[in-house]
Amino acid sequence: MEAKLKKELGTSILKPTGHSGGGCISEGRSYDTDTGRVFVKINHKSEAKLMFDGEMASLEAIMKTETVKVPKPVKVIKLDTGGCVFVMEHLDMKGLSRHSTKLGEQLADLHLHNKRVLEKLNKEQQTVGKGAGQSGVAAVEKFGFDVTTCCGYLPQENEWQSDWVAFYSQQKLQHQLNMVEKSHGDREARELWAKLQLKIPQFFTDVEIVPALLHGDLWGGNVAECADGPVIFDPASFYGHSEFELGIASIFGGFNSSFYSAYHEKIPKAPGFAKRNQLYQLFHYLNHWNHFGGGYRGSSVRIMKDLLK
Ligand SMILES: Nc1ncnc2c1ncn2[C@@H]1O[C@H](COP(=O)(O)OP(=O)(O)OP(=O)(O)O)[C@@H](O)[C@H]1O
Repeated sequence: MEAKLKKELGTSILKPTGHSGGGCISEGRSYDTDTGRVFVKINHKSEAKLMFDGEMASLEAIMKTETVKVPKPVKVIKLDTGGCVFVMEHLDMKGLSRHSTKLGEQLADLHLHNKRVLEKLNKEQQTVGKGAGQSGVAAVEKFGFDVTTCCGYLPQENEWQSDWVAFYSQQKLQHQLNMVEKSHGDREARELWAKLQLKIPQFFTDVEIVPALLHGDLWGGNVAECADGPVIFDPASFYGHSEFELGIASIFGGFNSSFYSAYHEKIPKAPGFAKRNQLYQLFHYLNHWNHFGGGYRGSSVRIMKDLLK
């Protein structure tokens, strides 16, 4: 692997730094190269290229907004032995604490970025669509993403769709429930979902939803801080409802009240937020059920029952 890395990066030095950082999905280590320190994620699964291409596109999209720091992506490299590596800028990170407020502000700015580009285009009376914004970031009017992104290692259905409720019901929830059905054939989940899907539009009465670029998997394990401010990494981006982003954080925690205050100062909670938060948690419970098995069945079923009350 290291010979291939050296060749692909065009570096004469490739010295392991001893820093390693494996998550649940991939193995990670850092190297010093001619042009600086890089962090390399290694995954030997056949789906690794799809997963890393999605992560690279997500990091590029977030980086272009200039709102919140992410590691600068460098390259996805296919290994001759199968699998893939993803090279990105190495960042010296530690747990989020001092910069929580800043992360709240910057995450809200990320979510508001597309709205601001659209407003600017509207103001200038240009054709609104996928025209170029000032910073070269496209203004987006639909929900989805240009490439497949993986939340964990499971690919998400990111085909563009103009209606958020349809996008979330079909491409996020139905997609997960199809996987549950295939692996577990769970009758109770199937029956609850048959009722719940009819009720979903009610959770969105009078809510205006402008497509927002999302990190897509923002749990406490995917945020940190560097000396100069917060950083988010390991994204599974798509354009969606900003409230979706807070779903997984409210399951696993890791964000303090100053983060939430700063965020909601810029994006106040809309009426019905709490119920939709549960609806957005449901995606993650199902996604965890599909990744890690029956341990997450109980939470998935419980939340569907709650939503049907
Ligand atoms: N750019 C980076 N520079 C330095 N260390 C990093 C960098 N990116 C990630 N790490 C370290 O590696 C760990 C795992 O990274 P990451 O979450 O991207 O991996 P993963 O296998 O996709 O994990 P999971 O899906 O379980 O969250 C991080 O918690 C962090 O400690």
